[in-house]
Amino acid sequence: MEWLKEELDRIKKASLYRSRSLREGILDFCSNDYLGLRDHPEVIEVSLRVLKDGGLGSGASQLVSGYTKYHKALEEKLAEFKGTECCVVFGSGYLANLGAISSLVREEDAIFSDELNHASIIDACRLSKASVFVFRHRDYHHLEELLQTHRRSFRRCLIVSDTVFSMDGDVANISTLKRMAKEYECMLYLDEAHATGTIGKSGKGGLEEFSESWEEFMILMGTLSKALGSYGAFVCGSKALCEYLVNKARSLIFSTSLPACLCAGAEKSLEVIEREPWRVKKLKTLSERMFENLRSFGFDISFHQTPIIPIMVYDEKKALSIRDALLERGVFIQAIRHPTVAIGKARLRLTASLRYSEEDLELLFSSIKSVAIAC
Ligand SMILES: Cc1ncc(COP(=O)(O)O)c(C=O)c1O
Repeated sequence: MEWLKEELDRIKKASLYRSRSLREGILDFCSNDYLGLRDHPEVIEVSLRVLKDGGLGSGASQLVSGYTKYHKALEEKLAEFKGTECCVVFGSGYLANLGAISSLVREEDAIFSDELNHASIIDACRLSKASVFVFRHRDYHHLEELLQTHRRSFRRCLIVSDTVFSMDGDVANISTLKRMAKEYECMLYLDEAHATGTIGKSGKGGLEEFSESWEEFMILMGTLSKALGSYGAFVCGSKALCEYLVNKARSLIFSTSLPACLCAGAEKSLEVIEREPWRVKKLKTLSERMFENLRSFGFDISFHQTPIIPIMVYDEKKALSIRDALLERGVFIQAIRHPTVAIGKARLRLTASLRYSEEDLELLFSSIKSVAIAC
């Protein structure tokens, strides 16, 4: 097993080594808990109640005995929130993408995928055995060229894109994708992991942001683990789609169901988002404020009106040293490097969250300013 050490040495030399650390007492400025709902009193209260009632684990897969009234209620709420006919919950976003995509397309089919789609989509495309055509990031002329050249040679076709891209914070053009999917008779699969609860006037995601409505050929996947402050995921679409996934998605069939307390907590988060629309509005204002404050410090910061605000450093080693310099000041913003992003595109992935107090923000701004001066 000497090769393990050699491989690890190679990773270290390239400044790509990763380890998990406990960062107690340090302010986290890179989580996906955008709306600060993971410890909302009502979310905690309902989750605890269901935990005490039903126990910790769900005991079995959804198709055996792990499907409860809490799963059903959450699915109904999500379908209503996303404006679709139906919804199916999954154990995680990774499992949802793997199970849904690999059951929708097979060897005879084609997938057209944005080059910056999440790793779980890339893995799902491979698992499906479909032919995969990768289009340049948000370059829909390129997508159309690929569709014109290849669509006719395949049976089914799936266009897949993140709605909000997880490491860049930019947003796919949902109207264009929808039009192309329709024109070329494809299914449109949108990963709304970072769009749910963050974009659209009331946090409903990409369709609301682009004033579009759901149609039968559209599949909306999302996670419970980000703005909803829970854990797990969902796929929304037509009634037939849900029935199909329950019968064919292997990551649903052969995996233990999500614990009911997580479903109840996520459902409560949705209720809070709907009842208190100021949260989504405030997140937008905060994101803008953070960007405006930080842009003057000389870093290359991109901003796309979402809570993901990457501070571009490019060089892997430098990204690590900036992360560590911020850590010394009590501020944690993780350095994101290859293979999450391309080599030479390292960044600190700063996120906006309603968790931050005014003092937290002061510390963030002053720390970034002093680190910027020093480097
Ligand atoms: C765009 C996107 N899709 C899917 C996932 C996977 O979700 P989960 O963490 O629930 O497995 C993530 C991140 O975690 C993501 O950023």
